Amino acid sequence: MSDAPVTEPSEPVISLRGVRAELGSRTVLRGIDLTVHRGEVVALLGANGSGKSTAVRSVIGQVPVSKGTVELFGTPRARFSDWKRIGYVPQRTTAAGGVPATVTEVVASGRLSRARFGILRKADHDAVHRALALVGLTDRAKDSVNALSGGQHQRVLIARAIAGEPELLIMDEPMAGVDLASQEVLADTLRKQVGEGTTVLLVLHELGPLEPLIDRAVVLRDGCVLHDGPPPKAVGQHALPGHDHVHPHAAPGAEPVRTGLLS
Ligand SMILES: Nc1ncnc2c1ncn2[C@@H]1O[C@H](COP(=O)(O)OP(=O)(O)OP(=O)(O)O)[C@@H](O)[C@H]1O
Repeated sequence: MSDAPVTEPSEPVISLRGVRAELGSRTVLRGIDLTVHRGEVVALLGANGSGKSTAVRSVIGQVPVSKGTVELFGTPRARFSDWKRIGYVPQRTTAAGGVPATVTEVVASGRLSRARFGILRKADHDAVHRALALVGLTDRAKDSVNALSGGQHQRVLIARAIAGEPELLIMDEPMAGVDLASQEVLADTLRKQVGEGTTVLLVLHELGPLEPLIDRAVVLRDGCVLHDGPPPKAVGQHALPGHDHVHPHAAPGAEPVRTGLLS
């Protein structure tokens, strides 16, 4: 008998089958399939309003699904409760939220799901320090989050998600509104996480500095899956007409960014 290990098919960490979702009277997801296997880095792409954020919010239970199934780590979402396995970075929120918290306090809040009785122990503090170092904010640890730039806020939110040592990281447009220096730090952070085996689902409007990390891209159009496979090649920075993307937080009247990702 051979001693070679039996290669199991990669376990799906996220599995959406025929998912439909409505927001108000509007049908936003029209029966989408999306599978993310353990260790994969999957980018969810698509024009403004195609349903990307709604799809990830349906994964984590923030949007109810009217038809189809959502499974996390092989468990139907309604029965899934092991949320410490998942780190979520929502779309462009501030870490401050009007509360005068320090960088360390915000990052430490990402560890609470792992802390017994809500009390942080040495292993928890170590994880917080590691996450801060990973995003290059060790020297800002004691500063108020109100004193940070937009890019630094985003780094804090990502450190908060990483502090919980999740097996699955879900990030909604992590690079939106982030300065170039922070983009490089975030790409590096993600590369290290992926190197440690973390599974990643990212909503992006362009691949940018994350492109080398992406294994697969799922492109949505009008609530349907248009493409599921290798990341589409951008034709330079600008490309094919008809697939413009204006970031929701762009200044009024801003020129659309042509991603060229949606041929
Ligand atoms: N609370 C809501 N009620 C009704 N419609 C909504 C609501 N939130 C979002 N929508 C609509 O649902 C559609 C999909 O929105 P969603 O945020 O999922 O798109 P997206 O692909 O993430 O877009 P973007 O790139 O602009 O963030 C959009 O047309 C949006 O206007």
